[in-house]
Amino acid sequence: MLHATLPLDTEPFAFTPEPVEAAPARRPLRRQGVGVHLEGLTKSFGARRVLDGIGLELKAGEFVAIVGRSGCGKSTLLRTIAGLDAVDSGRVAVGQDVRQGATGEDSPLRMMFQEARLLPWKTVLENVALGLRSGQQPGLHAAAGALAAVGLADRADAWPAQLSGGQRQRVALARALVHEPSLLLLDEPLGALDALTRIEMQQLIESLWRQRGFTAVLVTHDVQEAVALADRVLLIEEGRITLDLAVDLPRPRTRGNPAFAALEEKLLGRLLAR
Ligand SMILES: Nc1ncnc2c1ncn2[C@@H]1O[C@H](COP(=O)(O)OP(=O)(O)OP(=O)(O)O)[C@@H](O)[C@H]1O
Repeated sequence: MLHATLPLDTEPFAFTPEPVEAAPARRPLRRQGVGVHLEGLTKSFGARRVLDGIGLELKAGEFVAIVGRSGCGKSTLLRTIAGLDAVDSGRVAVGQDVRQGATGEDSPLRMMFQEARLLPWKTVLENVALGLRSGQQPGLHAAAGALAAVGLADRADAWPAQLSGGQRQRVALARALVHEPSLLLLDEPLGALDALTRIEMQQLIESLWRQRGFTAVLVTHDVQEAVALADRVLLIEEGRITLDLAVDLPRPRTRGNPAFAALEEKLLGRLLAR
């Protein structure tokens, strides 16, 4: 898996020494989910064509999972949607806005990776507030609200090294949520977690998605995770979308339910067939 660091805000900001007591009431949602439009995306690394004419329409507020064998181009696709990788040809549009790598505070999209990428010399709260231009009280209040939303209000003053892997990913999620994204891109964010923590995080992500209405695109190796969370699961093979599977099951979903298991089997069958 290849990663790049999203640009963080470069503007310095000061923190008040006193801790933020309680999370403020959430202000009204600034943004709703946005649609994503991909058209004829191609990208090669040297002689290897990684994206081969991908076209895709995601509805605003949809939860889409992307699965596929290692190296099939999942992360590359996500990174092109984020504007982190340029394409050789084709078009990526998020909402009305044609992406050109806008990842500042006002960008409608946020990305989360397999590792939390927290700054070890900043507290949990400071990490969440990082990148908010309004770095003083309003930013800290928003950060405290985002920490409360992921169940970590009581760890605001902890250092990243004092947290478990699952808690660190919660902080990373809060750091994305504090910007109230319209589009959340998740590049295998739960891949390094133990099975139980992983399921708890899946439930958290699903409930935040339901409350907030952002569009979510999740890259995962875990077909059960894809079926548990997504409205649609896309299979990528050799740079193309070869299956677009609707997951028409009520939420929250029960693993082991026959309809759930049938979808899981279908995806696994396709993945193992090659
Ligand atoms: N910057 C790069 N330079 C050269 N090759 C690259 C680069 N980024 C990706 N690739 C190649 O493109 C292909 C797709 O990579 P990508 O990371 O998108 O795959 P993936 O499906 O996300 O894989 P995994 O599931 O293992 O994370 C791989 O063969 C990879 O080696």
